[in-house]
Amino acid sequence: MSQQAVIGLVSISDRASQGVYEDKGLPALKEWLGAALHNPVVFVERLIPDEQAVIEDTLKELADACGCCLVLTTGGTGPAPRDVTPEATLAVADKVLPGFGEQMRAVSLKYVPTAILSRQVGVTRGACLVLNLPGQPKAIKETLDGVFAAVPYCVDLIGGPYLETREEVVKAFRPKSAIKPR
Ligand SMILES: Nc1ncnc2c1ncn2[C@@H]1O[C@H](COP(=O)(O)OP(=O)(O)OP(=O)(O)O)[C@@H](O)[C@H]1O
Ligand SMILES: Nc1nc2c(c(=O)[nH]1)N[C@H]1C(S)=C(S)[C@@H](COP(=O)(O)O)O[C@H]1N2
Repeated sequence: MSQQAVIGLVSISDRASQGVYEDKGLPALKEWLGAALHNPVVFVERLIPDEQAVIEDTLKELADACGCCLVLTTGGTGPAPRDVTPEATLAVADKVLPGFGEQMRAVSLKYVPTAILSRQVGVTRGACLVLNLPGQPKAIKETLDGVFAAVPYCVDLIGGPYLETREEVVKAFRPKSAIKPR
């Protein structure tokens, strides 16, 4: 039986959090992870505005109090004045993993030339990996398809649960010495 994982999902949107439009970020994140992971998952969901202090407090709560091994944010990564998700994420980070942002932008360029506008980052905070995804709901699948293979081993290395993926969605990569038999 796979280990249980607690995963935080944070949709960061002024308009969705005010009810101006329906939030499509949280459902898209849950759909992708539900299809990708074998583990039983407890999702902790938050829908918040583009306010740096609120984003920082939410990330700290999910990583420290809720015990999330992974937190995915969506929205607020661009250059507009109210886009502050990367600043908030870096402010609560222990370590920055530049490869996640680089790879998400690289794969996203296959879909839209404006992928270059996302300042998304990946960081650790304690035993939690935090990844920023762009706000367009379709960008969630586009970016997770491109980087998730490296997520389970990263979560191993920071002390989280052993994440197991469905190979038809994404094949996790681990060095041979780190693979546990099913
Ligand atoms: N949570 C969401 N649910 C549905 N659609 C969204 C969501 N977040 C963003 N979008 C869509 O993606 C576009 C780009 O996202 P971005 O994060 O730049 O939003 P924005 O223009 O800053 O506005 P807001 O913060 O009010 O969502 C939005 O204009 C909207 O059409
Ligand atoms: N995969 C993917 N990446 C993407 C996009 C997208 O549609 N798909 N949109 C881009 C656009 S238009 C912007 S402005 C930036 C930042 O978006 P955000 O502010 O909604 O996070 O992400 C970019 N990255």
